[in-house]
Amino acid sequence: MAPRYFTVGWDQLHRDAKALAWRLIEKGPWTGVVAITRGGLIPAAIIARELECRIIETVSVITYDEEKRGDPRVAKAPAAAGDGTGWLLVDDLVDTGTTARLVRAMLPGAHFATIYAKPAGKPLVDSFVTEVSQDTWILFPWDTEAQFIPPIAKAGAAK
Ligand SMILES: O=P(O)(O)OC[C@H]1O[C@H](OP(=O)(O)OP(=O)(O)O)[C@H](O)[C@@H]1O
Ligand SMILES: Nc1nc2[nH]cnc2c(=O)[nH]1
Ligand SMILES: [Mg+2]
Repeated sequence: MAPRYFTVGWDQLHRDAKALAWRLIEKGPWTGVVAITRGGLIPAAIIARELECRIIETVSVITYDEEKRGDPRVAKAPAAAGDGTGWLLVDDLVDTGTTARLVRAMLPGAHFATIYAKPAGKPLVDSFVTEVSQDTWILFPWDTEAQFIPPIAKAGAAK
């Protein structure tokens, strides 16, 4: 079945990241933020700004080998977050939970927050804002660009 798309613009991403920050502020204080690169970088920057958190670490997990999902591999471990206690672990979304499982095993004490969550990964997340169905593919603003779309009448004529 073709995936349905959920297109997120910059404004919406900013609003949703701030909504997540509202939930996280009452659960703090936080020693720092660990962003799961690359998708977690922009959400982590917005959340760190709202929480006035200056310490940002990164962890890099590669789950795709070209277009195919392969065995997940840690390309860069976080340098200074210990077992994660007191740290916020931030990603843009959780889907199958593959990335989350691997990173949670490295930082078992961290609070894991994502903006979006799909059902298979939801149990691995401590805080999130919006749930989407498993067959939805989220298109982030950095994945897309505005382009010309023909009028409906023309598109209809082509069918
Ligand atoms: O729950 P999962 O099935 O593991 O999927 C979620 C992960 O997939 C995406 O990252 P991706 O691996 O595409 O890399 P990127 O962040 O560098 O784009 C997304 O940013 C999450 O990190
Ligand atoms: N952009 C994007 N990356 C993903 N990686 C795993 N699931 C998704 C998704 O829905 N959107
Ligand atoms: Mg990612």
